[in-house]
Amino acid sequence: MATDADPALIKNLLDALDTLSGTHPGFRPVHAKGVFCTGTFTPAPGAAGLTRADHARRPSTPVVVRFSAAAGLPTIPDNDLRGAGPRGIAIRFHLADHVHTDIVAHSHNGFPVHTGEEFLEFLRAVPLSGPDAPKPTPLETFFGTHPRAFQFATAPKPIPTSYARESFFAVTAFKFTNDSGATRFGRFRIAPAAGNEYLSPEDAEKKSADFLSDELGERLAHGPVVFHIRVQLAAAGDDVTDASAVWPNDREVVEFGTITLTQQADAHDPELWKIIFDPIPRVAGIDSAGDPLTEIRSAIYLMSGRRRRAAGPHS
Ligand code: HEM
Repeated sequence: MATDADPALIKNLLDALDTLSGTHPGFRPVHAKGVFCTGTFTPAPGAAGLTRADHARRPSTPVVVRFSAAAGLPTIPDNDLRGAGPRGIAIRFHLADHVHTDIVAHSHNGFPVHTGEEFLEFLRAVPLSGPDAPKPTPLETFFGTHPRAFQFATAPKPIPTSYARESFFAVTAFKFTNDSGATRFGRFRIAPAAGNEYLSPEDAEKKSADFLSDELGERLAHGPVVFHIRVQLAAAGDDVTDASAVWPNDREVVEFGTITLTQQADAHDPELWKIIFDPIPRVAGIDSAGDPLTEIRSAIYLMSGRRRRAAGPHS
């Protein structure tokens, strides 16, 4: 896949993530711990009015979904209050043999920074800012000039009672084009049909290290798990190129469709294990809005994914 992303920046970002969590061959360097499910996507009646993308126009599309904890540590406990949030969701819509489009989102509405260079500065500041670092630490200095990063780092990231009770935000905006050529900018968000529900820190402490994946398996044994996929539409003047710029809550939100998950899947299944989710949709009707993180993320997920494949499946 051709990319405009700066190769040195991509490599430096991957190195910085490795420094933060150590290398764990065969695992993702962030969102290392995850669980896969399968199901179907059904578009909302208005989805085709937004985009001419195939999955918005056909009655249903098979999906693979991976839920994850944010950290690069494969054994991070699901009830860890610091490294497990924000939680992630990655959705792959299977459009045809070897043809797919993905949504990659996390459980916080927003991102700390606008550019890959700023993200690198942020990641490099973290290990230099431990309890013994002289004040102001590099991280404090960074937060001084990047208030959104401070907001991201300090925002509560409560632990959900279930992956089926968490909301997710794709934060990157895309340009949606319908069959008539009409365009709108918008951001995907994914809401649980069962509603949000979170644990108090005291209740979280009582949970087991893998309670989120265990709970999901038990829940799916009793019935499907449903999420609503929606698109928050930009209004005139909203910045569509900056994932750290959260749009006001009163922006119109339209229904895109529903995913109905029916089965937990084995992460060691060779077809699932080799999946590299792609932050660029690569489907006609949903295009980049010009956010610099889009290309950078796509390139680093590919580089990281190829490294993971080369290491072979983990045990
Ligand atoms: C410059 C910014 C970012 C960098 C450098 C970055 C880096 C990465 C990397 C290296 C991976 C592992 C890819 C793989 O090995 O397959 C990853 C996965 C992931 N990232 Fe990011 N990321 C960035 C921004 C974001 C944003 C804005 C979100 C949320 C919308 C996000 C959510 C996720 C999720 C959910 C996964 C796990 C995907 C999966 O299950 O395979 N990331 N990220």
